[in-house]
Amino acid sequence: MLIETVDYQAEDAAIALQRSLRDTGFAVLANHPIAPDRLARLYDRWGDFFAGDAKHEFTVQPPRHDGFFPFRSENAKDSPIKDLKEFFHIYPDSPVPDGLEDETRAIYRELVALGTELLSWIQAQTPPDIAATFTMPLDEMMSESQESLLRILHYPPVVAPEPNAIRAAAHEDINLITLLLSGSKPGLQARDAAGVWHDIACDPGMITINNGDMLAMASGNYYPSTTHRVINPDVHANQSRYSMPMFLHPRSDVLLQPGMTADDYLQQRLKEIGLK
Ligand SMILES: O=C(O)CCC(=O)C(=O)O
Ligand SMILES: [Fe+2]
Repeated sequence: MLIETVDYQAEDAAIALQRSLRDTGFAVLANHPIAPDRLARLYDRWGDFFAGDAKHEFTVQPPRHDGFFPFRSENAKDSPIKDLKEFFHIYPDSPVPDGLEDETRAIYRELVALGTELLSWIQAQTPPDIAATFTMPLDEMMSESQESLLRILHYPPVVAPEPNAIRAAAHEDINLITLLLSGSKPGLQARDAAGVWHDIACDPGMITINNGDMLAMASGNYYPSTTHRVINPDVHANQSRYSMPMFLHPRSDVLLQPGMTADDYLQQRLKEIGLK
């Protein structure tokens, strides 16, 4: 599985990105506009938030899907076992804890802009016969969307290992593409077509990009949604891990395929992962 590292500033960046996403479902973006020291600061400050008690005031209130999701809220589709993680969900209209708001919302906006640009690159590099089946250009699917989701994840040290419970069980993302700001520790793996797991490099200067199910559906599987997971730490490195995926979602009324809006699809998938 050749997951390419794409230099965001290079002449051939769009070509390399599209090739890697088509062949593996994943790519790694280097030399991008989000500075690693900003990310380290954000992880530190969100780390303090997860360590304190104020998080409980933000506990998710269904039918909303934002705020704080306590430890063991979510399971991968078809898995009865909850993941070993707690997390915070942010949409444009979501509350954000004091002191974290400005920088977190800035990252949200920058990642949506970067992700929309990457979708325009993917669109431009998609062979015309495939692109002709899209209901609209991929970057236009994002226009006016309020549905993209920034997730701040904390995986605590694993205290009492149980069989089969891991930090994040094997799953595919629901959305168009995900921009995953590098985790604070390793553990992310992607599965190739032969079923073999590959470590994804953990480098604070990189953003992992992966296709989600909505892009797979919109492209008739030309862009596969690749299964990934987060494994438990080694006993000698049993520390908290933080990561920050930005899930790019189209506007709710966008047709992924004739007869299937992004919202229909999302509602069906949320039920499957225990969040609805
Ligand atoms: O924590 C990570 O590195 C990956 C998280 C992930 O795959 C997800 O939340 O969908
Ligand atoms: Fe994921």
